[in-house]
Amino acid sequence: MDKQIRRIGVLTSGGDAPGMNALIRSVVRSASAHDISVLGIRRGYSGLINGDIIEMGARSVDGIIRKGGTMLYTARCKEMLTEEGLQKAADTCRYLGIDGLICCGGDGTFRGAQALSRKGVPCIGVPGTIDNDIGCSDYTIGFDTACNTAIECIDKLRDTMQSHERCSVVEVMGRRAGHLALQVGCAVGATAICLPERQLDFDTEIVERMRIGRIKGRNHHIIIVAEGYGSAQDVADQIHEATGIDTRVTILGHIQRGGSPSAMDRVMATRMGYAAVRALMEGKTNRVVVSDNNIVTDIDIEEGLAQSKDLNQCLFEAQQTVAI
Ligand SMILES: Nc1ncnc2c1ncn2[C@@H]1O[C@H](COP(=O)(O)OP(=O)(O)OP(=O)(O)O)[C@@H](O)[C@H]1O
Ligand SMILES: O=P(O)(O)OC[C@H]1O[C@](O)(CO)[C@@H](O)[C@@H]1O
Ligand SMILES: [Mg+2]
Repeated sequence: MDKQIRRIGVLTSGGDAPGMNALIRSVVRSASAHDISVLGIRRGYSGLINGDIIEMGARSVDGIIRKGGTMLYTARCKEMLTEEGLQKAADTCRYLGIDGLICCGGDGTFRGAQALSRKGVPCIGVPGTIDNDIGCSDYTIGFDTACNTAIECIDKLRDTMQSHERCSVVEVMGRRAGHLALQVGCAVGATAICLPERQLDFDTEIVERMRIGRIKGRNHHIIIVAEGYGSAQDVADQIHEATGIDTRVTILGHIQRGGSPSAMDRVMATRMGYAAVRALMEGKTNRVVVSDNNIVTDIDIEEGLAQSKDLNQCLFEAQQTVAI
């Protein structure tokens, strides 16, 4: 049975991710289709605390589906971690007559949504982070585009590494998780991937592999280092010392967070935004929209946050086998 919802808010929080605009568009259009008005909260939770809010309508999101970044801006708001800040955010929702709030971001953003739900503001989280590190969801908006951006950059690096017969050590984002590094490393045909989730024997899995590769005619190498593993420079120094191969380090950094979202991110953001509005209309609160085997559904935030996600073991094994 649908609950009478008249006005909702939408915000993006934490690190931005390609597809957040597509999510905002989907939320605004899904709400408008049911005569629900939408307020855009700017700069994440700080927009709620400081009243940085804009009115949105179906036409105000025209053309944003293809744009990277987030038109609502994003922030990491420390004040939200204090009782006073949280209370201000909840009071703003009440003052503005917000019947429900959709919060797109990572695990921190869901904790904010959970805290607001406890204050009586119905909240629905949507996973948006390039790290794909949300345990309860197969997928997070932005992951696919970030992979494609990293791949495009590393393919270019390979050209110059091949010409100079060098080794390229590339640091990929992902915070404490190696999902992005594994996916990217597999797609670029990396010789080895250093992941926080898997122990790697440096001598056999990097040095020996490079040595055998060289004997068999491989004249250059790409080594991927997940930022959560450690310093790419240290890995490069170790490789140089052990092999004598001329080695260069590239830290891809924030370029991985930009760019026009891929088809996957636009479509997933559209599905998740629609599902989040439906969840509010059904009277749900303290839930996070997730992809479960590519079915978009929702689960309790606390339950969702308690889940962890290991690396894709089949992908890891396949990569280990083909990287010869
Ligand atoms: N325990 C909490 N209670 C209330 N608000 C929180 C809590 N944890 C985080 N937040 C809010 O959520 C914001 C975003 O969290 P965080 O910086 O961890 O990013 P994230 O959402 O995990 O995204 P990503 O890791 O992809 O950058 C924080 O800046 C803060 O405003
Ligand atoms: O943009 P900031 O604050 O430097 O954060 C960087 C972090 O955010 C992410 O891009 C997304 O969580 C991580 O991969 C990275 O560790
Ligand atoms: Mg996070």
